[in-house]
Amino acid sequence: MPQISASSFLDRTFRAICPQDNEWRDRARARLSELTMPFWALGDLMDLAVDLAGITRSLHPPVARKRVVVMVGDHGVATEGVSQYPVEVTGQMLRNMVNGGAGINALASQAGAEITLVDVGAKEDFSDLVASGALIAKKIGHGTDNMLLGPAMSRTHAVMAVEAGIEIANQLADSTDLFATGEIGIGNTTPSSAVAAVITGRPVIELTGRGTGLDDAGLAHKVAVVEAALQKNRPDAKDGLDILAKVGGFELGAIAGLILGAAAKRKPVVVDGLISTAGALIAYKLEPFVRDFIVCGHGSAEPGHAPMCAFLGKKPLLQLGMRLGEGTGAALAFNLVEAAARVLTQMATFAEASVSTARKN
Ligand SMILES: O=C(O)c1ccc[n+]([C@@H]2O[C@H](COP(=O)([O-])O)[C@@H](O)[C@H]2O)c1
Ligand SMILES: Cc1cc2nc[nH]c2cc1C
Repeated sequence: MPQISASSFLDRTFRAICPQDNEWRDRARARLSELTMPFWALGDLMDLAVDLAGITRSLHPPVARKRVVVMVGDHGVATEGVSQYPVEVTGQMLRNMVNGGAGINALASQAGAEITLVDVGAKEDFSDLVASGALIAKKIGHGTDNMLLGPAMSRTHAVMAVEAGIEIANQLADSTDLFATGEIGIGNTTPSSAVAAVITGRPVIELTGRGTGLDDAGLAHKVAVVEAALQKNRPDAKDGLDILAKVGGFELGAIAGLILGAAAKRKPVVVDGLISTAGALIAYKLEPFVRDFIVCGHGSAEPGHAPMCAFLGKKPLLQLGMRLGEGTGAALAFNLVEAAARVLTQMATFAEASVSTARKN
């Protein structure tokens, strides 16, 4: 049962999310079993094809129009020295993305995907980027508060962050078949580990990594900060909005909202690395059926990511040791999602191609 929320917009979105369609899954499985190859010989791609059919209720799942949505936010806890980089890098990297020079620009263009940039809570103001149409303004605050001293944000702001993500999904759904989540926010691996610890119930030390490149002492300090923030705020593990408000971030909430909004429109959404998956865990807490619409694009090198994917029951499609964020792993995985759809739509069956089937023993 989805939890009671503080917003009728959220409740309406939760109610619109229903599981994958089993009839379409069965139809896809039947066709895939007849395709000209030894049984299920394209492995995980075939399971992905079944998911796409169940999500889109089609044996021709539309996936051509691909989009990475990059949510931008800053974090009060960054003042505790939990990142290897200064907070200014959030804005500097956003401008780099606008100019086409970031990792996501390279990988999204290779995948033939659009990029949408959304400011949900960066410290800086970007009125020039908003005026030029390069950035969508959904700013909820100028960075969160320091979760070591109290909640990162109010519950009202947590609701607004999730709503912002849903609004973006709604706005883009007509021009998008396949979504991906991305983010930028210096310090955001710290709240992501905190969210992961509350939701998976695993120890902070197992879920906390070096982020942008902390050394051993930096990592030990970061673990202590996450543990202290959890002690201070004591988030309710049953309440996704409480977790988001107390130890989350604006972009984590907006990512959760984007995933929920995509699921409500029956669109698959490829989730990127550690931070995006923390957003996915929040979305799952708010409405568990959302899981059916999530594809885990790649496994992040951050140690907390694998337990989070396992909690969601998802196997990442790619393992490339990536830890950039921005949606880069998800954009790469777009190629595999398109490949899975093509297996379903372009391969012939044994009967269609007059190929002999396997011998019966
Ligand atoms: O996607 C990941 O798994 C990932 C892992 C480590 C770092 N990042 C990116 O690096 C930034 C956060 O790292 P940090 O060390 O500042 O917490 C943020 O902008 C993320 O996009 C992303
Ligand atoms: C340079 C840089 C680029 C990034 N992209 C996403 N997170 C990032 C963090 C840093 C530090």
